[in-house]
Amino acid sequence: MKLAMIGFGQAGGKIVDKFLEYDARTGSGIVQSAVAVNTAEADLMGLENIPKSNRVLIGRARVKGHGVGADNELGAEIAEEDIGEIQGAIDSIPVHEIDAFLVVAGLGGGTGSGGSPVLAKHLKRIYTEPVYGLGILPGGDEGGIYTLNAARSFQTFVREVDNLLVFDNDAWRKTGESVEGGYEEINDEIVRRFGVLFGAGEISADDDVAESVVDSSEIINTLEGGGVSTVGYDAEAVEEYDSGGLLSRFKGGNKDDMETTNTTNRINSIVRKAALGRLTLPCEIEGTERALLVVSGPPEHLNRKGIEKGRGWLEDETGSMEVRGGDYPLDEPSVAAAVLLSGVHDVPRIKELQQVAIEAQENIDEIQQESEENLEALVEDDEDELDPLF
Ligand SMILES: Nc1nc2c(ncn2[C@@H]2O[C@H](COP(=O)(O)OP(=O)(O)OP(=O)(O)O)[C@@H](O)[C@H]2O)c(=O)[nH]1
Repeated sequence: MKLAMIGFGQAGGKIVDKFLEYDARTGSGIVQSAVAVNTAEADLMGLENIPKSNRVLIGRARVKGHGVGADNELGAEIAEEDIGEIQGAIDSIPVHEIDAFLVVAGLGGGTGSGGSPVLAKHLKRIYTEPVYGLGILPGGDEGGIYTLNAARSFQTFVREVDNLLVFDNDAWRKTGESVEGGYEEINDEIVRRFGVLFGAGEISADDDVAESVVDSSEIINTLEGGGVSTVGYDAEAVEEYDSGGLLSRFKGGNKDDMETTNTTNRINSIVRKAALGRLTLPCEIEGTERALLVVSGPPEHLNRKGIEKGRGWLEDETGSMEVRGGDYPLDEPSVAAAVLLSGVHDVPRIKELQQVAIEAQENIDEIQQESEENLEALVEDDEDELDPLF
């Protein structure tokens, strides 16, 4: 499906930048337009792929291009004050060509955490297209203010968007490594998982030999109804057949039973590993309201039977009667399954965040001081000239 992606804050901008790189590499065509919004000038300048004309610096009068130092109330205020500047960049998006908006933000900081719910609300008021959020939860070692920001922003963001897709940095940090150390890998993982999902909706029925194509309306229907979503993924390397070799045998319709059984079993086991392995937001999959299964890979390694079996298994495991599925032919030497679980309820990390928020509320003075110190350090140098670009 075609998305207008808006990266809010540093993490949001970097992830949207990576989606553009993924699009260029795989030809998936999911990013129709990309915009970055930030209060920190340096973060905007560090982006590589988002066009300069689509990078919006907000809050100039308040923080002079230095960021909001994890103060998400300030982030929200600035977003409200400068919504006109953000809209100026959104005006350049050909909205009739997109299927949905995707607002991407780290929920632990100040700018994206405070600003993304404000932007989502604004977009929903103006446009009829669905507005989805992709929210990144902070690592547990990042400090109280990050957790508190995430807890507050999460509640507001999930209310303002049509569906909140979540990635939890804390679940993806390697043992002994701080989250920062692993951002490159983490961002690759984010883009791979969501890229396969959204990319599936871009294949048209006459493209290649997709047996049961996922179209964008199936993604939209899975996300409809709101709530929180998580994505599972697993892949297995397979041999690609060249056109003069085995593939020609298959194309002749002589695919033997043995091969069909292997293909079906492989898909079935990849689907199980995807759903039961590490999710972007770990949770109990039982009780999921809706799900979508996308199986990608070389066409000769995909079959309807495998996908149907995987879908049936997902129905049993989740208890959901609304499990959609399809294939996504890709010219890659692996078969992969991406499982979108939409409307999940039993999420330990969210319960933990809510608890931490309650406790943090009790220590609010200390946390506010931490935030004020951060901000002071950032605006100390406020005599600097802003880059003429902004
Ligand atoms: N996955 C991922 N998370 C990131 C990345 N950069 C920052 N984060 C997370 O995002 C949160 C901080 O948000 P940022 O986006 O850096 O902050 P911001 O929205 O720019 O706000 P301020 O810096 O406070 O103005 C933290 O919880 C980080 O763990 C990244 O490249 N990838």
